[in-house]
Amino acid sequence: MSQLLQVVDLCKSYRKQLGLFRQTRVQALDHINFTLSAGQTLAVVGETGSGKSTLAKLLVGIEQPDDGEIRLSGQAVTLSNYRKYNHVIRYMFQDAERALNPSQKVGAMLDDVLRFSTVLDRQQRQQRILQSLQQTGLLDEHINFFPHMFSAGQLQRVALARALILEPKILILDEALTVLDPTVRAQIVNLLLELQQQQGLSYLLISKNLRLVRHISDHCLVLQDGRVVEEGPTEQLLDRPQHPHTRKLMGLS
Ligand SMILES: Nc1ncnc2c1ncn2[C@@H]1O[C@H](COP(=O)(O)OP(=O)(O)OP(=O)(O)O)[C@@H](O)[C@H]1O
Repeated sequence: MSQLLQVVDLCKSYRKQLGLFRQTRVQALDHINFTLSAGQTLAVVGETGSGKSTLAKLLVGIEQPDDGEIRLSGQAVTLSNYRKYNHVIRYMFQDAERALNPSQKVGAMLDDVLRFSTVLDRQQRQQRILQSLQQTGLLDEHINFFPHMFSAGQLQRVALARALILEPKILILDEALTVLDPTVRAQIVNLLLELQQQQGLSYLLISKNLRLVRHISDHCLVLQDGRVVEEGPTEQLLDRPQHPHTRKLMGLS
């Protein structure tokens, strides 16, 4: 299976203010290594502050690593060539309602993404917008809807349409399904699995919900204080957790 994404010795630290005059550094990620193949789902689990969101931010280029490398299909991604790759990895927001502009219709919002990141003409953009709505189980007429006119589940589909409209190869789901009620979550999960089968999409799932992790991921990384303390095929890791921190996350100790 081809390695789509390779993360090599990735490090990131932040400066943290301690009172008025003192500072310290937090090592948010400490020499992280993993690979993700086409059509696979990698789950990243860990408690609050373990570095999960930092990893997502580095992968989508919101922030830059201090050290290490992100490689897409063997090519290192750097700040200078980031625009070339920003279609390949997309991010699905945690809270769709807050991430969408309440005064912008869905069609205009999707069009903005295409105008910013592609050279498609008006007609091609319109076609792509309708295609991404259909792909995510929405209707053509939703082009003219404002965010407040959607249910929570439909909003998540809009967020998914926005993430998929640039035809990425990897989608980062950062607690994206956490806010949904179980029925709606099941519908979105099924849609994600269908899209993965049809298009060979890869997912990086950041979640504290270990049932979800078990249901949709192939491989799992456990982070603690910015370090990978355990990794392996998801089923094996969750059935036979070796590290005390994994056992703690599972409520076993
Ligand atoms: N912009 C920042 N400035 C300073 N410290 C930061 C910044 N972003 C993250 N950190 C610190 O880096 C560490 C990792 O944070 P991160 O948000 O990646 O954790 P997380 O696992 O995603 O947590 P959560 O599950 O709460 O989202 C934490 O100690 C956090 O306080």
